[in-house]
Amino acid sequence: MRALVVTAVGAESDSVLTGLTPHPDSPGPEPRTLPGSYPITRRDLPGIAFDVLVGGVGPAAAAAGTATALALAEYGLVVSAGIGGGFAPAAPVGSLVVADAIVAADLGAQTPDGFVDVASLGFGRSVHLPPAELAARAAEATGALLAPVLTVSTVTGTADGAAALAARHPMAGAEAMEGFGVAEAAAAHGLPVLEIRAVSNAVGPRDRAAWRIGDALAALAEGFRVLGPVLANWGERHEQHRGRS
Ligand SMILES: O=C(O)c1cccc(C(=O)CC[C@H]2O[C@@H](n3cnc4c(=O)[nH]cnc43)[C@H](O)[C@@H]2O)c1
Repeated sequence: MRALVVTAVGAESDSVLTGLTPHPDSPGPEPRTLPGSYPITRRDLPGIAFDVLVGGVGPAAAAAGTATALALAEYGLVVSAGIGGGFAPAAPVGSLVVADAIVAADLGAQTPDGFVDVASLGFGRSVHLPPAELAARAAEATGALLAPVLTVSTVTGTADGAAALAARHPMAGAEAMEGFGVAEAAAAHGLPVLEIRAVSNAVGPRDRAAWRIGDALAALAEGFRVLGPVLANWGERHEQHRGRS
């Protein structure tokens, strides 16, 4: 199977590639660039080949980059990966969150009765669901929290904003900016999607001094060191199953 991993920035892609490179003395092919200037790097593991793409920050950039890659090669799985904000106390800084639901949390309308999401407005989907078995296996193998991951276009920066999101999504584990865009592009190509986030900060009042991006990037690398074989096993079984259908 070939899997496409989509990150927002190069530092996240580097962490994913570190986790997918068991033998640093023989790392594998050099990065190349897709049309639209998207850096992409291949890593082959037993039973699975990965392409790690730098798609850009935010849902629109992520969707555009993902769709560009999916139009150029055949994949069996798409993964949105990177750092994110954690909802305390369930997802502390340095921990991992695997999405059991990828939610467009601020796509919709503000009304006198509060926020109404795009699905409730009748204009499409607000949630994409990863394959339940894959998400559960990924969370178990990496020690991640299995919970909804919210996609926002504006980073939450106040306690009121965090409380409003938590009230609408009481089980949410993390907030980030790309997952739903990646998931929409994957769905357009009929592909399953997964999202994994390494927590760099708490969702709430803006406090850049409290960020632990280095810790989060290290956790992301360790997550992918473990995740590679899990995705390979799932891919082998899933493709066998699909072959029977
Ligand atoms: O300026 C700020 O206060 C601020 C706070 C948190 C994150 C940012 C970013 O611009 C990071 C965006 C980038 O990283 C992911 N990310 C990391 N933490 C969060 C978060 O709490 N909420 C949403 N996204 C987050 C995101 O996926 C982007 O790729 C700025």
